[in-house]
Amino acid sequence: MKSVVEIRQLTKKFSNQRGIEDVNITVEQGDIYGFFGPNGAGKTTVMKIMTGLSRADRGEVRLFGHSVKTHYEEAMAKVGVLIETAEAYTYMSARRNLELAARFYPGIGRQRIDEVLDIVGLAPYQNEKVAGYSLGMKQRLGLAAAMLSKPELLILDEPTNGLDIEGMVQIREIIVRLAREERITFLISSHLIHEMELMCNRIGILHQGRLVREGLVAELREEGGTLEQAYLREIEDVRRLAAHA
Ligand SMILES: Nc1ncnc2c1ncn2[C@@H]1O[C@H](COP(=O)(O)OP(=O)(O)OP(=O)(O)O)[C@@H](O)[C@H]1O
Repeated sequence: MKSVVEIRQLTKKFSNQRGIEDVNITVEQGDIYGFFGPNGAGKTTVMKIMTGLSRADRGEVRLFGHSVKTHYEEAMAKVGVLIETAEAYTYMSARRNLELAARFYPGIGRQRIDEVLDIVGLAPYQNEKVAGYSLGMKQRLGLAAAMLSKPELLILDEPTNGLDIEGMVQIREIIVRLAREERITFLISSHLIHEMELMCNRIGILHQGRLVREGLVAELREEGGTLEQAYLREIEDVRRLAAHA
């Protein structure tokens, strides 16, 4: 069986010498993969390259076995994306926003819009202007838009960033339910390790543009302590190796 996401030796350096280097990530079908790293580690850079919003200097991204660089349409055919804060026309209702987004997908109509509004819990507020929505509701609308085309993989960049506890819990519950009931595979970035621990089965740790560890959350826990402690151990190892280099 092919992996859903295969990232190999992905490298991109900006003119200020920051960026990512030799990143390797594998996401299997059914994973809720937590792409963890502190602010500035390079998560958005990887996700933008993965979804064709940016170009790598070197390396490769394959989604469902297709190269994003050479076979973009095939690679993205079963993928939904929410990168950075969800954008919507705030002077329109959620429903109208979704109707506009649905025009990009042949065969997606009223019924699917009803379904996604229901999944993200916005059905009761669907005719209200987005301008009056809370940040959490806007993020859920972004998630609904990313789900319109019935994707098999959802790539979400910091989906709970800036949300209060209730907003975070709502997004988390939607993600876990979609993974279980609709068999959607997730790649989710976050700088919140507890969030990752609560919803992910596999994790990749990015530190200063390099993936320092990838593994099952259960495996990391077996090594002792919480995911936070596992992260701190990995970073300590990296620092020690750098000091001896
Ligand atoms: N267009 C750019 N030009 C120059 N430097 C950039 C550019 N985009 C990102 N960077 C730098 O590359 C590094 C990685 O940025 P990136 O946005 O990918 O990190 P991140 O892990 O997503 O962080 P955050 O959680 O803060 O969004 C940062 O040091 C950032 O300043």
